[in-house]
Amino acid sequence: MSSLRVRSLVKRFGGLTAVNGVTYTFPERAISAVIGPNGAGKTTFFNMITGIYKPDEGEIELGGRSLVGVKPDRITERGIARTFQNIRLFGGMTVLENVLVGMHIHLRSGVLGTLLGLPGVRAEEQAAREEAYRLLGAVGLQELLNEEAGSLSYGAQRRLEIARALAARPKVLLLDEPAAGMNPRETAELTALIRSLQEKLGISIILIEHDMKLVMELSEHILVLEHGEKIAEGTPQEVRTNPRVIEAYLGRSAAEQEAGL
Ligand SMILES: Nc1ncnc2c1ncn2[C@@H]1O[C@H](COP(=O)(O)OP(=O)(O)OP(=O)(O)O)[C@@H](O)[C@H]1O
Repeated sequence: MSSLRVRSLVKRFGGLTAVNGVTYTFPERAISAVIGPNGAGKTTFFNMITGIYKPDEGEIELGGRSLVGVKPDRITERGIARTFQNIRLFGGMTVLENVLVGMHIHLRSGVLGTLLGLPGVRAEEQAAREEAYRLLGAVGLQELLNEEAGSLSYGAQRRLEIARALAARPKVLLLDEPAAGMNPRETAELTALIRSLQEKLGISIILIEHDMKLVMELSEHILVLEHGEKIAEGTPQEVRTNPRVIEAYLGRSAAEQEAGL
């Protein structure tokens, strides 16, 4: 059991309640999305799950164990990895090295020993490299493993971020706006990649995304936030036809369009 559950989750910043009493269970081994207008509280929600912010109230559990008050690196060890809205790669390191860094929590000898190839860490280094090659193959970057990460195209950098997050061997992968800044071709490739990773690895993937086409194509379950509150949850079909979602998320003109006005 590795389902991720949040109950009555609250986060306040001064007088502003960014997340207000959200309860939700993310289905295991599925792709889910968290959507909502700008400022709805989506990133704050991810930041609580990954330990960057401590909730003011409520509970977060992975496989029945509480994550509240657990430090971000321990949360990664427990099985939750993420990517960020703004790309955070080591631009001067190679593609391969970036993935090896993501793997360090599983390496006894530490990433430095692995990168330096110190005696005694060779077997572990070899296994780590093989795993990194596999991950880079899975995201379509095997040809570029010795390139500097900073020299990759934007879409490739986003895929490298996903490979690096997967290097932590997560049960749950959180993707914060993975298609942001991508052109339609890159977005279509990303959609196929996320689906194939979920199928191959059997993990849970949760994404925050403003690209509704991607969300509706990929997600089995959607949680909708507005002003920090859950206003809807369900399948893409249920969410798409929910009048409150149409009005809140897509705006009045979209609601009118939907109603045929
Ligand atoms: N560290 C912080 N300090 C103060 N206010 C914050 C902080 N982080 C977020 N907020 C506020 O909390 C609210 C929710 O922000 P959040 O970034 O979680 O929304 P979001 O749904 O991810 O938005 P977007 O789609 O624009 O990324 C916003 O009003 C934001 O200004």
